[in-house]
Amino acid sequence: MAPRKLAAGNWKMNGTLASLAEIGRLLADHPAPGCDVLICPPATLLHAMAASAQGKIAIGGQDCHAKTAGAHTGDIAAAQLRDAGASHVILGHSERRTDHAETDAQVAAKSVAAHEAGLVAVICVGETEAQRDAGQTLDVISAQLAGSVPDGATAANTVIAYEPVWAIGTGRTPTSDQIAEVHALMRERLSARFADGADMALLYGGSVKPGNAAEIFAIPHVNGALVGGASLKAEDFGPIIAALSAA
Ligand SMILES: O=C[C@H](O)COP(=O)(O)O
Repeated sequence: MAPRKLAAGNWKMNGTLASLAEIGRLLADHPAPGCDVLICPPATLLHAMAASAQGKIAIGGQDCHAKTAGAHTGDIAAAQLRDAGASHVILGHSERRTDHAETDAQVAAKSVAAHEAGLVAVICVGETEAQRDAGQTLDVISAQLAGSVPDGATAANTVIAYEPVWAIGTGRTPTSDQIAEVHALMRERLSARFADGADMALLYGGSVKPGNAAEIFAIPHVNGALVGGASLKAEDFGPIIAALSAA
């Protein structure tokens, strides 16, 4: 079974109820996309977006707590995301790893919680610019994969997103060869560790736009994208979905 293609949007801390009109536009323009489509809005919009998506676009959270319930003000449990209509959750995004000092072990624990709640964990890895400049990229990615992806990961419950920190929101992207090098490493590591690691979907994220999507989706082992800014508007995300469908 080949990895499923996934166009994933991360709305980060953007969007209000008025933004749900974008879902209607996406459904109108891409009624039967040739790939899975996922949008991860702020938690405030999960329930309403799930209703708007009519089961045609998957909905996800942007983080979850490792525990199932308790005194954790401001946090959300994986089962609560599922209760609100989510099927996926982004974990270990660099903005969480940096702003909230999340460790690989914490990302792995959250991933286990996500799996136990029946969610697909979209686990993010990526090097900083300093690490790339120091020639450490492959070591960093290997270590993050080993530490962040739990033993129970399968192709059905886990997606890996490679997001170079320096490419996020900057308009800069790695070369195709650089993306290919990291994705080949990830495929090799996952295939060595998991029985169905060859089927685990691997996404690229970081300044994916309508204008560069087709080139990125032609890179071996790139099965889709995790898109930030360009996922907020249907007029941008739609062409990215179309490029992935055609890839
Ligand atoms: O989760 C998405 C990534 O951080 C990419 O964001 P961007 O497409 O705005 O660069």
